[in-house]
Amino acid sequence: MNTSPTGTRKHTEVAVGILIRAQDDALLLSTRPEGKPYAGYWEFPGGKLEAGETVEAALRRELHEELGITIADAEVWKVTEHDYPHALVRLHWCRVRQWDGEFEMREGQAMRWQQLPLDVRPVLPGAQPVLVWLAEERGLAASAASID
Ligand SMILES: Nc1nc2c([nH]c(=O)n2[C@@H]2O[C@H](COP(=O)(O)OP(=O)(O)OP(=O)(O)O)[C@@H](O)[C@H]2O)c(=O)[nH]1
Repeated sequence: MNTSPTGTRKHTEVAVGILIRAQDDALLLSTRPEGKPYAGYWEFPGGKLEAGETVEAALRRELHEELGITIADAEVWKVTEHDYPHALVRLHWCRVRQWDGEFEMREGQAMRWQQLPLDVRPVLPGAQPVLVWLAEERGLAASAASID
């Protein structure tokens, strides 16, 4: 599974939302539910694209399923890759500043609004590059992106 006939691993496409709170630019992190790889790790909310789905549609669906909110538009900001033992993922990162609805943790996750450096641990390693860009954009030292 997940391997092409030539033996190269296929990418799993993932849509990820960086939700940014209007009043203080805080970032939303949530925990991975039990039963998934890296359960209990902190991540930006999101999930895998389904067949034929765009990144924007997948993100809208995932945020609704997981958090109970509805987003309007989402544009891809950055694309990164991470090679996990369980999957080679391609992460499509979208910044989201507007949504409707109240947060409701529909998969039993925890959520926290965070400033950089994050004070939750452990954080999924695939989120590291985007934390570096967010820190740079905020004029913070590189150490503000640390998840060690
Ligand atoms: N949502 C999210 N996924 C991330 C982040 N960083 C990162 O490496 N990933 C990886 O992207 C993949 C997301 O898949 P998932 O298992 O959460 O997706 P899903 O909700 O559609 O899962 P399922 O339908 O299999 O239950 C995982 O391999 C996860 O390790 C992140 O910050 N947020």
